[in-house]
Amino acid sequence: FRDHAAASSDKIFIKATGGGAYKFADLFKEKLEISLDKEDEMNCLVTGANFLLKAVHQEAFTYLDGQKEFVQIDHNDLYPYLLVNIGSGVSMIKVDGDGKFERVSGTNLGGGTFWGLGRLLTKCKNFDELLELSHQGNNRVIDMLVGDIYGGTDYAKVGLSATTIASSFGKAISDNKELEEYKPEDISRSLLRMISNNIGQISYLNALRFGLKRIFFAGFFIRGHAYTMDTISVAVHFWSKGEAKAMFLRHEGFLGALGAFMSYEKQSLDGLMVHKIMQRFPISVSSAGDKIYCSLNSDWNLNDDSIQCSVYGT
Ligand SMILES: Nc1ncnc2c1ncn2[C@@H]1O[C@H](COP(=O)(O)OP(=O)(O)OP(=O)(O)O)[C@@H](O)[C@H]1O
Ligand SMILES: CC(C)(CO)[C@@H](O)C(=O)NCCC(=O)O
Repeated sequence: FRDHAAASSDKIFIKATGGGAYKFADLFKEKLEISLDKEDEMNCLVTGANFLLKAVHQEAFTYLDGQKEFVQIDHNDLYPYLLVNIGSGVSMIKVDGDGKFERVSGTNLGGGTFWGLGRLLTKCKNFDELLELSHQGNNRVIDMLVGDIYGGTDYAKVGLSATTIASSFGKAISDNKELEEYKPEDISRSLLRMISNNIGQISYLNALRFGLKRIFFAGFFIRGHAYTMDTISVAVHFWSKGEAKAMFLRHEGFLGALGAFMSYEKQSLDGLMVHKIMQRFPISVSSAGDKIYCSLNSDWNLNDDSIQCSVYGT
């Protein structure tokens, strides 16, 4: 938070990034009298990732066969790398240094697709429920495997094992079943596999395209979820024939916010007015388990008496 201009010292500006910084600018202004200082989304993602990879010990890890292995990052040999941010959609960014990057690709089949299709197909009411369901599901019920096509055997000649998915959701063509006859957990599992596999594959192909050795996956879609990470890792392993490894970040969901926060550094700290916003909007903080709850005991012109937010600890 900072004074934007000396003349209007009561004005509050906060850094914000992503589409929300545009979409909700008027709402913040009207309800909270806060102006959003917009920072570029890709720039913030890269700033956040570079910061985490350099400053946080054991930030990056690989995940294969249920094993998490932390990766030592050599600061002098970090660039170039591919950053894959999986939010609603997916952005793939080639990072060459601090502030040096290019968004080289992306895909519209992302976290929003998983959640959107999952909601329609399973009637789940929230994302966590859908993710939880996928734990118990079996994707082979709906996915058409190579073995289903080849009478239970591998197609070894071209390196396809019987258990490789030949066609996501392919069994639904000939099963003659209605949606209600499939278990929501199997649907969720197939969906998660389809989306994660596809992202892993496109990421690897882009890394190959630019000769990049390292691929870091981030974004709120991953949420440290074992099966998601496992599927992405297997996809990268499969397509690269074991040459490349997918890496994940412990603070995967906060790159943009972190990058936006770090852009304050460029300005004088004298301008910060945290005390003002705290006076105007006092908050009380409490914790339970691994969550932090913040209640905004405010005189804000909101419908609710307080806002609850929870932050997962790592
Ligand atoms: N509790 C949750 N509620 C909703 N979605 C969640 C939740 N946890 C994880 N997700 C996943 O995170 C995705 C959104 O991620 P994120 O907030 O990083 O992206 P975004 O900023 O909306 O998207 P984009 O980067 O495309 O602008 C959702 O589509 C969903 O797959
Ligand atoms: C549009 C953004 C950049 C917004 O964050 C993101 O949702 C995204 O990268 N979508 C994928 C767009 C595409 O490259 O097909």
